[in-house]
Amino acid sequence: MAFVAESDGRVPRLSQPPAKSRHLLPGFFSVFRYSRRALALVWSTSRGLTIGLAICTLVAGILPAVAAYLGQLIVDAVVAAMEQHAQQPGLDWQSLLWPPMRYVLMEMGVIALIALAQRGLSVQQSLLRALLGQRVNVMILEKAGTLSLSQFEDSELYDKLTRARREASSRPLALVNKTFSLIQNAISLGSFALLLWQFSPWALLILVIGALPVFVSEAKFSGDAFRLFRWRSPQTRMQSYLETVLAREDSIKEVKLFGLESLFLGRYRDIFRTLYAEDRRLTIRRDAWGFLLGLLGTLSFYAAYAWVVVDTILGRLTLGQMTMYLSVFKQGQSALSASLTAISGMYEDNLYLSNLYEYLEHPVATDSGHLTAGIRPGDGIRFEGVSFTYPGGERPVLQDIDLHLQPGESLALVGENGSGKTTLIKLLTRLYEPSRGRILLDGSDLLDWDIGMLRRRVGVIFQDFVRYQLPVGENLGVGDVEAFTDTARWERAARQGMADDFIARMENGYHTQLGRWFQRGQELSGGQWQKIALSRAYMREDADILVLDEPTAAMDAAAEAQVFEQFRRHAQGRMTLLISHRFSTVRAADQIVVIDNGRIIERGNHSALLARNGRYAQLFRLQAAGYQ
Ligand SMILES: Nc1ncnc2c1ncn2[C@@H]1O[C@H](COP(=O)(O)OP(=O)(O)OP(=O)(O)O)[C@@H](O)[C@H]1O
Repeated sequence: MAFVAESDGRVPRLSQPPAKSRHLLPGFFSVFRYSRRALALVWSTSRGLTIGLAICTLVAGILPAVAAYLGQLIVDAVVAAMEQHAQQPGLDWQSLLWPPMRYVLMEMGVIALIALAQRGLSVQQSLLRALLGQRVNVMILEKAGTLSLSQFEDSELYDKLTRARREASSRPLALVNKTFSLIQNAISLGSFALLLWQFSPWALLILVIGALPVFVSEAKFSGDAFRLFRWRSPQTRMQSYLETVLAREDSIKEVKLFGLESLFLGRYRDIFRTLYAEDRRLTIRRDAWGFLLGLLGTLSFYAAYAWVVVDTILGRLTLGQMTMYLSVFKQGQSALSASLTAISGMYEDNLYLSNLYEYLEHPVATDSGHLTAGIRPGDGIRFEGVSFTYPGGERPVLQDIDLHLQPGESLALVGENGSGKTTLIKLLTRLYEPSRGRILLDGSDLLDWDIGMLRRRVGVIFQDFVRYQLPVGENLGVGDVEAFTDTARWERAARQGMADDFIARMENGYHTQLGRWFQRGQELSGGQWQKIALSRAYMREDADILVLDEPTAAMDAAAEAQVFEQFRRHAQGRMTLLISHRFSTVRAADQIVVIDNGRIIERGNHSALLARNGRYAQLFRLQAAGYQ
């Protein structure tokens, strides 16, 4: 969706207003668009509870009309008993009282049943809420597991994922509840209509015609609101981003030091003001129309009311019938307004569900590769004429890359910031696929490899590794899920990654909780975290490709030297790929590749590159001079 920034770069402004709904009917039905799917979801979550809900809805819908009918019978029986008492004063109480009392008891039973049905509705709704929330959350997270990295980087899809998660536990059931409430009220209205039909079909027609406009207008405005919400999602996305920056522990340090609170809060308020202005316009129009058209309904209601009164005075209706019709009118009015409330709440639930289903149905690439071994085992890694452009990107980030790395060899990638080094690793680990050319492992294209097998062969630490809010041991264990709880493996990996010393000094050793999210969590320094990440890469003992992207940037000089000593020992018989800006570590690699602007401009070992006196030599001398 296109949106343009304001000239001062503040609030994103949308390029076009949403199209107004020109047809009333599609507007009306947009409110129900996802009700069927929500029902299907509820049905598959718990058939028993859905059937229970349907039964209670039916009972709670029909019984009010039965109660109104019994009201008529009570009044008529009372009037008859009064007449009988006047004519035969000696009649025994039992035969006088029983006919009306019978109906009173029946009405009591009906009212008790209505209360039971309503209680049943609320119990089943809360049980379903819990089940459905869990189900939808699991669906969302399972889908997230199938998305590719580039799909995660697609801001619209990511936005859908976040919104879907935020309200997963309430929205689907809310829509079902409102749908059921609408059905319940429709049943009530239908059964009232049956009673009214006996009075006069014309009276019924007047009431229906009187109520119709307000229904249609409510649904139309709901449709408009639906479109409005979808249209402005970039703005709400910016708002929730600002909320995150202002209220999250990992950004609050900078926010405070740079004094960003008022700047960001100002931007947050500006977005709100724009959104609020649109909301206010819509709400006022919606309620003004609702009031005016509602008057029409009230008018027809009182016209029918007056008609009933006149007919009773003229003796065409009994007192009991009058009582029944008046109570039917009253309850009919409240069923009508409950239906309107349900409709107006439904558009937001629809919005949520449309977002959820768009996310769940987003196409994902299926993996076709199935190789577990290459056609030339021991051939190592080859890049053949590989070029790559990020999805949506305009220019290639890597161009015509040719590389060959054999088992037992180490390769270092050197280049300025943004030259494409990390991207090359992302291609090697199949987080992305080359736009042109191919990457081979043991003679077979990476795309033909079984992705699980391929990833098991690679141990990797990225610059932006994850700091899991888990115990130390599990922070290492994630490096190899099959050894997730294997303490012997944790210890071995920690020794290789130089993390064993400080772990040993921790209160609970490998069971110490890390991070600040949970109680008694301990925060680590940047260098200590890096050692944890490095150890995590060493967890993959079977991996024969080890990739380290800036593994020591936060470490002190002594630790760095140790890390590389360890790295060299570990690398024997394996392929190692190292990205570093520190030439002291790069120089020991068998092959050094210099990348500039996505292209390889030099390659060779340290002494050959120095002798060549090109970019590598220049950068090396520059850094060496810094230490003199
Ligand atoms: N996910 C992405 N989507 C689009 N472009 C990206 C993405 N990641 C990186 N880029 C762009 O690709 C180019 C290469 O980035 P890359 O991270 O590979 O550089 P690098 O050589 O590893 O840099 P550094 O030394 O700073 O880590 C940069 O111009 C960057 O803007």
